[in-house]
Amino acid sequence: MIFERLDIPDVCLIKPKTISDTRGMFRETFRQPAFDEVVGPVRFVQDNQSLSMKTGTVRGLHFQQVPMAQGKLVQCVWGAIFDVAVDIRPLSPSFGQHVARILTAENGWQLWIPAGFAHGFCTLAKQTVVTYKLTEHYSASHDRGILWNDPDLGIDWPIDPQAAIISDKDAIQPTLRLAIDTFLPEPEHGR
Ligand SMILES: Cc1cn([C@H]2C[C@H](O)[C@@H](COP(=O)(O)OP(=O)(O)O[C@H]3O[C@H](C)C(=O)[C@H](O)[C@H]3O)O2)c(=O)[nH]c1=O
Repeated sequence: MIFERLDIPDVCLIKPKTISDTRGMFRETFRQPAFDEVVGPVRFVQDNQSLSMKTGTVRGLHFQQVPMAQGKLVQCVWGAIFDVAVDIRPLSPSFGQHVARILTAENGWQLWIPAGFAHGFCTLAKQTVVTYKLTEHYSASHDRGILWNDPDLGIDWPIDPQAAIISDKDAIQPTLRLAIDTFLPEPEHGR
């Protein structure tokens, strides 16, 4: 399992070893000690799975507001995605910048995206299944989003934006500039 820090070094591309034989292939997709050694002590509390029927489906850019911010270990187990992580940590030198990689069922690559990032992907194949481990439980009241094609983010999505298949919720997400006030930690009580 190879860990590769990306241009925003808190985000890691993880390349599990694929062992092929006449039956198909085998790969270990997670091993806690190896992960802790590179990323640090992380505890996953929830696994998610999504199926997107068509190529050009967009999910994101999503994050949960503190104190329910989530770290995500994302992999594509069928089909292919262009996976994107946007740094939304207000004090980060790379605030508003993003990293992206193509994750496919074939390459088995994963992205580790720590809390403090918005996450989204577009599908590059039909019937694409994405699974991801989360460091915090889902909380609808803390669920937030940024407009996937916010021009300020400069994400070069490899799909036709006019033909993107997107939820009603994601079609009306605020731009980063408008959403920034939701990123600041909630004021401590009384201060
Ligand atoms: C995320 C989530 C959603 N839900 C419910 C809420 C809705 O009734 C339904 C679909 O939710 P949503 O439209 O937010 O699903 P996606 O658009 O795939 O969002 C996800 O995809 C992007 C790429 C992410 O990174 C997020 O983790 C996650 O927001 O599942 C749950 O019950 N539990 C959950 O953890």
